[in-house]
Amino acid sequence: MLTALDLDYQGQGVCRYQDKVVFVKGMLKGETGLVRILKDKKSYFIGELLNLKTRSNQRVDVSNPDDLHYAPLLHLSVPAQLEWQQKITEETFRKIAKMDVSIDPILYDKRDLGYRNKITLHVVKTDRLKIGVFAPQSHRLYPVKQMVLAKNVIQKTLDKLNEIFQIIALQDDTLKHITIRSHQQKVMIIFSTTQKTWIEKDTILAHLNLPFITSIYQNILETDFENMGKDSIRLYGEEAIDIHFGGLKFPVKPGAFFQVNTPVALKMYEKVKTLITGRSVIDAYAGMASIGQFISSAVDQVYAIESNHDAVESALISIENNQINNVEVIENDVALAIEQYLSKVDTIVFDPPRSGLDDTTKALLLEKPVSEIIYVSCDLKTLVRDINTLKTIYRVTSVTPVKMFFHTVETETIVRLEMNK
Ligand SMILES: C[S@@+](CC[C@H](N)C(=O)[O-])C[C@H]1O[C@@H](n2cnc3c(N)ncnc32)[C@H](O)[C@@H]1O
Repeated sequence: MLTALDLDYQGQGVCRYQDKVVFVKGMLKGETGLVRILKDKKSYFIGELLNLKTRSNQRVDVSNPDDLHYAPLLHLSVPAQLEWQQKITEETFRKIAKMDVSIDPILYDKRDLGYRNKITLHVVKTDRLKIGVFAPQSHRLYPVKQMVLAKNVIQKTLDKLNEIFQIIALQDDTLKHITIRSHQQKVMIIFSTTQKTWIEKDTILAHLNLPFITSIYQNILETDFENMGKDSIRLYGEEAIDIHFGGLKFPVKPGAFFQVNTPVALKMYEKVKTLITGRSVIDAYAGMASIGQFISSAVDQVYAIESNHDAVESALISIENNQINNVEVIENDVALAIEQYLSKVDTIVFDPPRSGLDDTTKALLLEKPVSEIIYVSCDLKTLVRDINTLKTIYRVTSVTPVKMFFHTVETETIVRLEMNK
């Protein structure tokens, strides 16, 4: 019988047994339960909860335990999820960056379910086609019939796809992933396939007769590791799905990044806008230059750097449609393009993927410092790793956690750094 002393950054209960830590999925802080040791690693055990003896008052009942495969904190109450993120943000700064920074109150939206405007599911061919999510670090597919985090139109599309896949016999395993995006009552579906020739295409299309599907694409994968390749072929409907956001309009193409939870993203952008003190800004990892466009009315000039071609095309169209004339878009890798703009700006907004900032960019920020950096991060570990490198020249002036994805362990954080005088 073990007791969970804490909840770690992956949402696992942290127990102790024989002087080693035991990580137990599904166990909450303060709970006692019967645990079986599954793996004995060098410095820790991995355990499996067999039977819960005492239950935390932060635990909530999960009506469909399968939902925990993609929403691993569904069993933790919403207020406790906010507290947990606030606490691991503070701990990560203190333990890894050795910084005692005060953490601002977390930004969030009241809607904790039905908030995602985009989901990607994986496809596995067995006797019938199955759509679902993979278990972490594995290729075991958990079929998903219901996605409680997604918008209602996405759920309706998923119901239809599951229905179609019950009746279509599969010829091969060309189809690998399905991405569904939505805005209000419109839906775009993107089928990612390993090659252009895809036998089931016409049959699937013929069955997808829902009035709210406005656009269907086939995307061609280049490697086994990606969910979306560079090239997409339009099979049906409109070229993009128009997303209205913060008084602006963005035509979102299949491969372009766009914020998945727009009410929270809006709060995040507003925070970024209030933090910026400079007049000239680089929006690095810009996507559709959405941050750049959002802040454009408060600054003189924005240079938006983005490497994804779909995103750059959408950015250019939206800047024109939104009648913004002080945002320049640069289609390039941040590491290659940023140096040229450094001397022109006071502020850089970084919003990188999980991998964080690359070494070249960090070296440049140390060699040619800017007055201010606003770092929007979707991974606490790489954020703090980067701050550790930058802290010789920059000091952290504010840290704001953002609850972008309720019921998951993903953490979004906004940090403002200022060059030491
Ligand atoms: C987390 S998204 C942020 C997008 C945008 N700031 C927003 O709020 O919608 C990261 C973006 O960085 C882009 N990206 C990834 N690696 C890049 C690189 N090395 N250089 C430039 N852009 C990159 C991705 O295509 C994606 O659009």
